[in-house]
Amino acid sequence: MPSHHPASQDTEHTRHAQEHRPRFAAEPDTDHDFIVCGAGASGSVIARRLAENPDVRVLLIEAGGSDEADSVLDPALWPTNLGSERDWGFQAEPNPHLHGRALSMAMGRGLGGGSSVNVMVWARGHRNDWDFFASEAGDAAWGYDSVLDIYRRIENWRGTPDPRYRGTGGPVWVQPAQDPNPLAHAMLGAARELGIPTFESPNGAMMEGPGGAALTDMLVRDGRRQSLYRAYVHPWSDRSNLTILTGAQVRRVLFDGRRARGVEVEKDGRIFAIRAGCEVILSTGAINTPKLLMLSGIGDRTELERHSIPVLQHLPGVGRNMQDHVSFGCTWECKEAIAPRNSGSEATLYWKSRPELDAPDLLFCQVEFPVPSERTAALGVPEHGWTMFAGLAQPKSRGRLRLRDADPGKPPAIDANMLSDPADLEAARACVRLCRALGNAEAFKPHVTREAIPGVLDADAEDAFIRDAAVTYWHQCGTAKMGRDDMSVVDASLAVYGVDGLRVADGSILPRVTTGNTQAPCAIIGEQAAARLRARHGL
Ligand SMILES: Cc1cc2nc3c(=O)[nH]c(=O)nc-3n(C[C@H](O)[C@H](O)[C@H](O)COP(=O)(O)OP(=O)(O)OC[C@H]3O[C@@H](n4cnc5c(N)ncnc54)[C@H](O)[C@@H]3O)c2cc1C
Repeated sequence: MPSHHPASQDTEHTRHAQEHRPRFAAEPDTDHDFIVCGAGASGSVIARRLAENPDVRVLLIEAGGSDEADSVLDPALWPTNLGSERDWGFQAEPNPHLHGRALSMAMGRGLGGGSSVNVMVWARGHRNDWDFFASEAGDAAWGYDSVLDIYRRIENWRGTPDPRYRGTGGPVWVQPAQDPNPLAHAMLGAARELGIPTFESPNGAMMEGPGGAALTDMLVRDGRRQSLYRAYVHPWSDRSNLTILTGAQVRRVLFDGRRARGVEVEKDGRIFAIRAGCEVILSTGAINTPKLLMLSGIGDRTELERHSIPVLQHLPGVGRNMQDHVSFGCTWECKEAIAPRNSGSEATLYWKSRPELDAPDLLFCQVEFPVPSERTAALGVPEHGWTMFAGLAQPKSRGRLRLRDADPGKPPAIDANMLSDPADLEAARACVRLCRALGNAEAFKPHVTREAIPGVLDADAEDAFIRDAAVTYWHQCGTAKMGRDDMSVVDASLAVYGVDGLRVADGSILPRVTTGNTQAPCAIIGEQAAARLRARHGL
């Protein structure tokens, strides 16, 4: 893929950023005002927004490494990061609802986090999602109208001007998929055949009503991935008040009484403490954040006592309410090889499993190559083909995350519990049927020879296929939810209940998974956290 990236500017920022690291590593206990843990989708936004004030000293700590790699920057290479050192490589527990299968749960590790390994789809969520979050939080600032303002402010939209929904002055370069593959256009044609409306963009009116189909909006700029780290932190990495520490794993939050005073970090085999003058922000993602909270004495009392961790604050919701989109890949054989373009996922569709619903509960992303599960691969994967990642946008099943033991180096036990709620199996049937109707529509006929997976199924075979095909959409969230009930972990300002100086700001705080891919909502979470921190500390 051709690159027109401003390489000299990049090299300059990288050089400055690297200059900070050795200096910092020699004095690991230097004070900072704010410590942001995790340089992923949300953490990148917070670090940049806080560091915009030159008087504020910000430390951004990331367990993984640099994002200077073709596998990150070339949009077509995203699948090569799965299972690499850029992936935490989590594995869920065997799930009886998926025929005992233990799903891989990739999560990004390194500058940019998920936004450096993901499929680059930019999806804002549905009006209903944000209005629900506002009612859970008891704060209208989380509602759709307020969030729409933030989206307009942070986007640098490169498609057809649409001032009602889109802004052009922000750091996040968003563009419609450029010169899309014919399969993406076929998907829009198939939608129209089935009476599903198509839109110029999925981020606007389409996500205020029953759904529709559109070409995907993407974080790709000049043929290169534009992660949220690249959008927010990279241009700021030469600032002397922002320190970026890579290869450093946060082990726990440190407290003086009930006030967070810093973090314990492991880097290059050394364990040391770093102090924060103002606050610590956990943005380590929906699996590592609840783990860190528990290791710091914040969580369900019984769980903590099971591992002999002194209880600082009993919060039974930590690690609960785990949600994720579950997907069932259906695959068609193509007449000839059609090379994927952009990230290989350029068309998206949202629709309802039942007409009486007031918002879409099904989510489809087209993938321009076959993506079977390890089970459905046995049904025969065509040499040239495409897959519809057909999934549940509003699953009812809830998972749970627990510590295996008190060792910060160990991954937690992830009971993702997909399809445990019978309503999800019902929705999954509608999802697979709609998916097959789309893929077998006239619009695809010029490109497709046959439906390869699953084909015609009776009711039992359909359920068996669903359980075999289910995989994660990689949208894990909800494990430290925002709200006001007993299971809530943070309030509307993302402050952790019962302690001072500690916030959670990442996908963990979502009360419910958004209707769509989750990185754009995580950028909003970062913006909201930064705004609250600035207001609280008068910055
Ligand atoms: C393969 C894949 C494809 C996806 N595709 C899309 C897509 O196309 N569109 C979309 O919108 N979403 C997509 N997602 C999901 C999206 O990327 C995530 O929802 C989003 O990145 C989550 O943001 P976050 O801030 O919660 O956490 P993350 O972005 O995961 O960031 C967490 C960061 O914290 C670091 N960290 C974790 N633990 C520690 C520790 N103890 N110490 C220091 N650092 C730590 C991690 O290394 C990581 O960099 C995809 C995800 C994956 C994995």
